[in-house]
Amino acid sequence: MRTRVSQSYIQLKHVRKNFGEKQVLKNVQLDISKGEFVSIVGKSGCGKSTLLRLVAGLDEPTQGTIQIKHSPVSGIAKDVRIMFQNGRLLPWKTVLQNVRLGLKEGGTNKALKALEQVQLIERKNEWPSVLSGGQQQRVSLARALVHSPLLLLLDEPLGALDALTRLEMQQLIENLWKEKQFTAILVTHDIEEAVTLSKKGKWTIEGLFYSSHFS
Ligand SMILES: Nc1ncnc2c1ncn2[C@@H]1O[C@H](COP(=O)(O)OP(=O)(O)OP(=O)(O)O)[C@@H](O)[C@H]1O
Repeated sequence: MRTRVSQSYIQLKHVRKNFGEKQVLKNVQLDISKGEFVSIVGKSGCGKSTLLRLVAGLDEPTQGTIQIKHSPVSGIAKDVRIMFQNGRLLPWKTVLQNVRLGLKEGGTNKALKALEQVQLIERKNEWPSVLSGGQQQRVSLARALVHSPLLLLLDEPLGALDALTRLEMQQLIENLWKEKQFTAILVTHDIEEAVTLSKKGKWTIEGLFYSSHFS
């Protein structure tokens, strides 16, 4: 008898997450293919960040399984990067030092290239505090992409930006996604943003349908 091998790159099966008595995620089922850009839309507090934390290995499900490339998630995977709403840059390090963080040999060249890709090379020696919110998020994006992650988790990364900067950032993320072909999971409150960024991935209705089951 032949067993059918799943083509899923990321697979969540019957995932439940409780915090004490509170059930935040119940029976989440999700299959994501390699290179897909999945957007998850949901009301505040429905468990979106919790879901990303579980996929990133920063927390464990109460029940159910999460697999990346057919291996159970255990601990923080090196080829997974997460980007948050506030860039979480280190204020005592320059832009370049922030991007270079955690890299070994050849790190500076890689970091400079990543800064070029987010069009911030000319700001490399400045402190994060003198950059605008959008620029800080671009540094944060460079810091994630410099590690060539196979999976990029985006936790409402554009939520604090003004509308025009947000559109620019969406375009940048989409371009880099096409160029580097990583898999992405975006958490957002903004349905338009989800549709914009996920239209070229396989997600549209299913994702919305799926996320609408969160709460
Ligand atoms: N470590 C924790 N301990 C206890 N409760 C938690 C913990 N982390 C999250 N929660 C609770 O789980 C629920 C979901 O939180 P989560 O941050 O995942 O929501 P969210 O959908 O990302 O919300 P938002 O869109 O507002 O960021 C909330 O009620 C939150 O208070």
